Amino acid sequence: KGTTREQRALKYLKEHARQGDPDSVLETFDEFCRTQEWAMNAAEEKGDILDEIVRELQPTTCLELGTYCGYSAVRIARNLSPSARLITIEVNPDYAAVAREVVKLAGLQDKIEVINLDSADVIRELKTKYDVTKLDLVFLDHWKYLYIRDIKLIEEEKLLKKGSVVFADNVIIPGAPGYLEYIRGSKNYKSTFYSVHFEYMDDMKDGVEKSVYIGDE
Ligand SMILES: O=C(NCCCCCn1ccnc1)c1cc(-c2ccc(F)cc2)cc(O)c1O
Ligand SMILES: [Mg+2]
Repeated sequence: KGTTREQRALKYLKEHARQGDPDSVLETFDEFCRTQEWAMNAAEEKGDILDEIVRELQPTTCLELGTYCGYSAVRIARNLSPSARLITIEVNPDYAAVAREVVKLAGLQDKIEVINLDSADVIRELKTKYDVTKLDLVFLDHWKYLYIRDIKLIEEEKLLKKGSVVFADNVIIPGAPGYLEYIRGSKNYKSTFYSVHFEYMDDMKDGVEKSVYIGDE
């Protein structure tokens, strides 16, 4: 075939979604994943919870770890206020390239910055190189064993403030046991578990964890 699943998804979006319309891009991506090929997007149910968090929190600075094709980046950014922005990190160059195209198709390139680097390296430079003071929202959706490494690094860099929200995908499938134990055992967070369907699979259950930072600034 010569093309990757992600490239086929992008082609479908370019052919079927309305340029500059984030809602159309998301709806079309969900349709592609339900009718053509499955993909590891946060999808409708997890996306609805993400929408709720963004609408209530009205974050100014958001960080996403694990862009993939940009589905959740578009989902977050479409609800951000004019001056707010999302930094999303994707270590895989092929995913990052597709994500940049999806972000452009949605017309959100002024709100979303896709960085094709290792998450730890970027987290260490957020204050100095990326002009970040505090993170209002963090979405964890990259390699599951990295959630705990990176949340500890984010704390070490003092990037969270009272009320910051850390939202983690896949805490059941594939699972992030070390992260769950850490975040639920920490006095600095108030965590809530949501039982949700695994993306595009109505007969499989996954879980997402919303943790509000209440620790010292
Ligand atoms: O591994 C996932 N995501 C990370 C992808 C690579 C991130 C690379 N990166 C980015 C930044 N730093 C590193 C993931 C997997 C699945 C899944 C579950 C069951 C199954 F049978 C197949 C797949 C479902 C998801 O929702 C996921 O998010
Ligand atoms: Mg995921």
